[in-house]
Amino acid sequence: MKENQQSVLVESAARFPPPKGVKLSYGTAGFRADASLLESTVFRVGILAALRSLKTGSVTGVMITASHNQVSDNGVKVADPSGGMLTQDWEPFADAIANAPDPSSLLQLIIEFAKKEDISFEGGRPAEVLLGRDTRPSGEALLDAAKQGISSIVGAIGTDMGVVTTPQLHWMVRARNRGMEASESSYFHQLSSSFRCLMDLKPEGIRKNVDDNTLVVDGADGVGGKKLDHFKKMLTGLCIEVRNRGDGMLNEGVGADYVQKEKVSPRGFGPADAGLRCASLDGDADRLVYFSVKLNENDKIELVDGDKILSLFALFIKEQLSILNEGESKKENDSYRAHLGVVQTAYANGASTDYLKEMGLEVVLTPTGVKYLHEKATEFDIGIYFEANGHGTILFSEAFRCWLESTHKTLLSTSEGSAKQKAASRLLAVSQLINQAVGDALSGLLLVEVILQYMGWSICRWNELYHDLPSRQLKVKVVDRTAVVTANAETVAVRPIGIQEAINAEIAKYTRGRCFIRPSGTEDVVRVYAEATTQDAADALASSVAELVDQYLGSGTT
Ligand SMILES: CC(=O)N[C@H]1[C@@H](OP(=O)(O)O)O[C@H](CO)[C@@H](O)[C@@H]1O
Ligand SMILES: [Mg+2]
Repeated sequence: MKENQQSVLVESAARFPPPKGVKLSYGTAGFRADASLLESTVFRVGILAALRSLKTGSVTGVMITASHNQVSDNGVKVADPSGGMLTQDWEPFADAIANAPDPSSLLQLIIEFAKKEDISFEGGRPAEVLLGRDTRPSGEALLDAAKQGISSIVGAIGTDMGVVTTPQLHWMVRARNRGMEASESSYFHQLSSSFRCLMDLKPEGIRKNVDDNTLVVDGADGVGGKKLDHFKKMLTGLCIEVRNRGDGMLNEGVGADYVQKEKVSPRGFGPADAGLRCASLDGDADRLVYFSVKLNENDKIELVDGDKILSLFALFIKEQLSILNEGESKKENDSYRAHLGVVQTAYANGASTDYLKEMGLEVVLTPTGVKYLHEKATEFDIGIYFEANGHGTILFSEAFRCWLESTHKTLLSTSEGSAKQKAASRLLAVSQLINQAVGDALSGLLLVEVILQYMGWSICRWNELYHDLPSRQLKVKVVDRTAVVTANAETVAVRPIGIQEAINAEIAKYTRGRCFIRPSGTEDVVRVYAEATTQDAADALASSVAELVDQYLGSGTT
């Protein structure tokens, strides 16, 4: 880095002193904190995104959001050139620069890192970063800090994409790096045209129910509700009513996180909605859950969570693949046995895992956190991943997509209108509709809707795919949550020594008992998850294991 480049960086950094006595870390979801603490961090993340762009010679992204957190919080995360999350190797550098005490130590860290990573500040393609933010009032000032961070790397360009959902920003980064137009209108165009294509490919003679076309969506009073309200006009064959579009308080008694954790209806939904098909987005629209309000039971709901969305997707994809492969099994070369796999975490309801395995699917568990699920899903030709909380998507490998495109072309010329040709068209349309970069509530919602219409299913029929085992989640506050060390996708606690044996002894007392503990990555607690055949049993198992955590890790209050 030349001297003049260094002084530009130091001068800009001096405008963003870090808050005293605060240590931030780039967790599962980037940096998150009270918005008043974040300006210097966001400025520095702008630098990091520009460096990542220089290193890869591609466009990167910065998204300013705190998802389902309260409105006074905010956060920032980086989108890698693929549109996915920032590569995990760079997280320690993100932590280091966020916590550098002054401009000169920040500069030092950057110089050393650039040397190690062989990043050149001269000659090559200038860094380019796409920026987006959600609807939080603190977003505008933070976006400005990120822009200044980007332009403190001489020559780097920051392009403001405005108020967007997190998945839109990731989609745009991916699109730009594939030479496609990266705008909101191209995103909406791709989603609506692939949705239309799937709607046109519905089998004839499906049972029609007048209510089937209406979906009521809780927009969490955030960016997703706003976008969907605009986007719904481009969708034919589906009637969407959006509530909580941004007039009320973001994430207060609304949104996918609230609905999934509390299992109650969000603000603005009531007994009059009983029986309707409803969905809820989170604050930045990367999570989606469905629900229906129970008749005469106040705000109680039937929750249709991420596990059930995954099961519906898996069922549909598997069906299309078997249509495509019918009669092809003995032939060589012209048939491609797509490797379909599903990825869950230990929080997936045991009944969903059983259901998927009974379907003959390969089910893999990873640790909690979308980056782990996403990475695993890329190992399949078609990898479907979901967290129970509703974050997930379907990934198609490049090789499979190429095969699908050429097979589709051949089928169009040899047997247009055949079942096989339609199955190939449907799979191609799904790969266009469903976000390939990250979980996306808007694209996920459209795929759910089209599959329900394809199957001729109501939300109740969908919910009957399997019955969730009763479960309970508890949080235990302990002195040091990092004293819990887990293995086997967090299903076994290897530290503190002896605790797993004690947990096993508790589990053995219950029919179909399952229980695990892990330190949260986003809160200062140890989480306990328990499942059993009755709610009382799941509750009892969870609380006895919470007591064990307290005993082994000390001084906790739940
Ligand atoms: C049990 C649970 O829902 N955990 C959530 C939560 O992580 P924890 O590490 O459990 O705090 O936040 C993550 C980020 O949003 C999300 O990926 C994850 O699923
Ligand atoms: Mg979110």
